[in-house]
Amino acid sequence: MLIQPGELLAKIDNPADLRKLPLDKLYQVCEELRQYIIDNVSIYGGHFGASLGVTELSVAMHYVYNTPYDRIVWDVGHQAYNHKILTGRRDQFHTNRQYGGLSGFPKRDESEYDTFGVGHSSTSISAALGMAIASKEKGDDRQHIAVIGDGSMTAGMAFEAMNHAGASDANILIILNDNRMAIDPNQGALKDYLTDITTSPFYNKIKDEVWNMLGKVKKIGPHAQQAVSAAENALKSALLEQSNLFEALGLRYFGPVDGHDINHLVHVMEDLKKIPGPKILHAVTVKGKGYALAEKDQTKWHAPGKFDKLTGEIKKKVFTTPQAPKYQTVFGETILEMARENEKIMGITPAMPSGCSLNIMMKEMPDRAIDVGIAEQHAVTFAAGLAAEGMIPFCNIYSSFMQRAYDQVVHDVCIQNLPVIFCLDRAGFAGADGATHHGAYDIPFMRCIPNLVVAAPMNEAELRHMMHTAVKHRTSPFSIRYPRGQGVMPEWKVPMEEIQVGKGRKIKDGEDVAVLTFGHIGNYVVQLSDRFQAEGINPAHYDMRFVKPIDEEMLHEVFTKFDKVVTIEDGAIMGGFGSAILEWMMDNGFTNKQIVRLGIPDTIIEQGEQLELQKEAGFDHDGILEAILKLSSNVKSKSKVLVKSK
Ligand SMILES: Cc1ncc(C[n+]2csc(CCOP(=O)(O)OP(=O)(O)O)c2C)c(N)n1
Ligand SMILES: CC(=O)[C@@H](O)[C@H](O)COP(=O)(O)O
Ligand SMILES: [Mg+2]
Repeated sequence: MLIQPGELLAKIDNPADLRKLPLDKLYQVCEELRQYIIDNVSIYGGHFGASLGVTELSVAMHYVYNTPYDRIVWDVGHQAYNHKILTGRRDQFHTNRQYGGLSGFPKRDESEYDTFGVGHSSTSISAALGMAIASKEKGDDRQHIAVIGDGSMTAGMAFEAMNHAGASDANILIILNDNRMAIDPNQGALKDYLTDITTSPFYNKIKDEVWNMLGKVKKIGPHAQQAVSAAENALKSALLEQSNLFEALGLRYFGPVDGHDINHLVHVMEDLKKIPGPKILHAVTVKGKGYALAEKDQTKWHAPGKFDKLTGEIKKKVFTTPQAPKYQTVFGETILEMARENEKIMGITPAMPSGCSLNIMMKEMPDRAIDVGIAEQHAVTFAAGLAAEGMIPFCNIYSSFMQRAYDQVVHDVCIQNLPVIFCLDRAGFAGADGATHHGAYDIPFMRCIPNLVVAAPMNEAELRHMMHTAVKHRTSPFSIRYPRGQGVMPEWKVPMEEIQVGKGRKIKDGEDVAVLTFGHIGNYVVQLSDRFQAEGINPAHYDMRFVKPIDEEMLHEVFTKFDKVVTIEDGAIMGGFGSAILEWMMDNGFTNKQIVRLGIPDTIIEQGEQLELQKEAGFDHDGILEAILKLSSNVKSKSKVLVKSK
């Protein structure tokens, strides 16, 4: 169903059309944009509150700046829906985040207005600074604007970039979109600092004087620039008492301004355009602005799924049979259960307490379950510090966000062999968030680090056993990967058992072909049993559980008995679980075998439902069956090593 845009929005095919409108029409454009987002997201799903919060900022930027010549760089990009709609993608917006549709984030391939691909946070200032310095080198007179949220501002990368920008003369404007929220409430001292700045009467009085003076000096003409500096410097000395963090970093600070006052924003941006060098505009906004329920419960409405826009009822699938829980719920309930018994257990999340369900433990044990803000690197080293003092930290990080903390895993945890327990959530295809969020690479990047145990549960009970085993196993770090979403066991709350580290499970004996799986994807093989029977094949199935240490006894059994082996993983095929099996085979003299590896191929796979993406990668149910059938049909024909990957 195509949603009809409002009267003005219908005529805006690109920002040049927007710029033709008089200023007094922008309010209506904002109203229509909000409505269009509400209409579309309620039907098709997606991120919600963040875009509603930056409608005026988006309109003002495209109105004032000469985009795409001037560069807007969005941080994370989950808030870029107004931008997408204004920049030629209004009529495709209903395909947002769907298979084959628009990406949910800015993406360079998608539009010339998307200056930098995003999805992970806190990259915008670095990227915009790179562009600004490139412009300078090339002699271009572009403007460069990084739009970053208060949550994303907590990450080290943002500070690294400000530290660099502030010492440069690059022409860059940072817009700090301060809504006091990440997905969950924003964390840390910075948010309090921003609130203090926003509410301090003293600061605001001085700030108003600066703005008034700016207004006056603008009329001075060519010397305005120096005069502005002089005026500001005089006022800055008065502000020493309450010095400004951003000014201290060399960024000229402007604000706070009301991020929903479209007229004021346009004027402010027009002024800022004339001021060269690195600067920051602090805009205060409300996440979910314009949709009352979203303003009230901002975490729930960050990405609510489809909903009835009139009642606010979120549409959930209705089931008639008991459903398996999400792995996330099992993690959250299990860590709490264990923490009640063991006071050394602590939980850490970098800004994803609702997403990973650590919020279950946070409610009961706020001091032992900690959201450190968007700070994956810190989360890992903080966990290492806890472990160094004998605590038992569970550090839960989405697989793709762990990419950012790799050095900390190697340098701070594994080289020192500190028993941190990593839970890598969203391992495998993440779904609608797309390429930036797929947990594709963790098997290769974790299994190559000495000391680290690398495990993946096939179901909820196994996750509980692995978490329990990790607590008992105090001799090295331990990582457990599991996917986004449901497991397979409605009755999941089984007693926890210690399992032997490095021991797999034989799920079923068989003939001709052995299938080796790692993690949840093993259930697809179980679910195929009727189809195997119908096809007259009987493959053996082993759930390896650990890719490191790998179950050598089991592999000896497999390769002694079978000449044909299929490996399946929901992860990158290059260097992953299948590769580990190949290495083992070669190292152990099993060269006369056929092996087919199924997993995420060596290409970027975009967004879609998990099953759609697995199909594209060739390891959905049909793909697995096809691979096994193909292999079983040529049982006796091969005498050389045949290594195939899909
Ligand atoms: C490196 C990284 N960690 C975590 C996330 C998950 N994440 C996406 S949006 C978000 C909150 C961002 O807060 P903020 O920048 O203030 O934007 P807001 O949603 O408030 O507009 C988080 C934690 C991410 N995208 N990237
Ligand atoms: C933009 C972002 O990074 C998050 O909002 C992400 O979309 C959350 O994903 P989950 O819904 O899997 O928690
Ligand atoms: Mg925020």
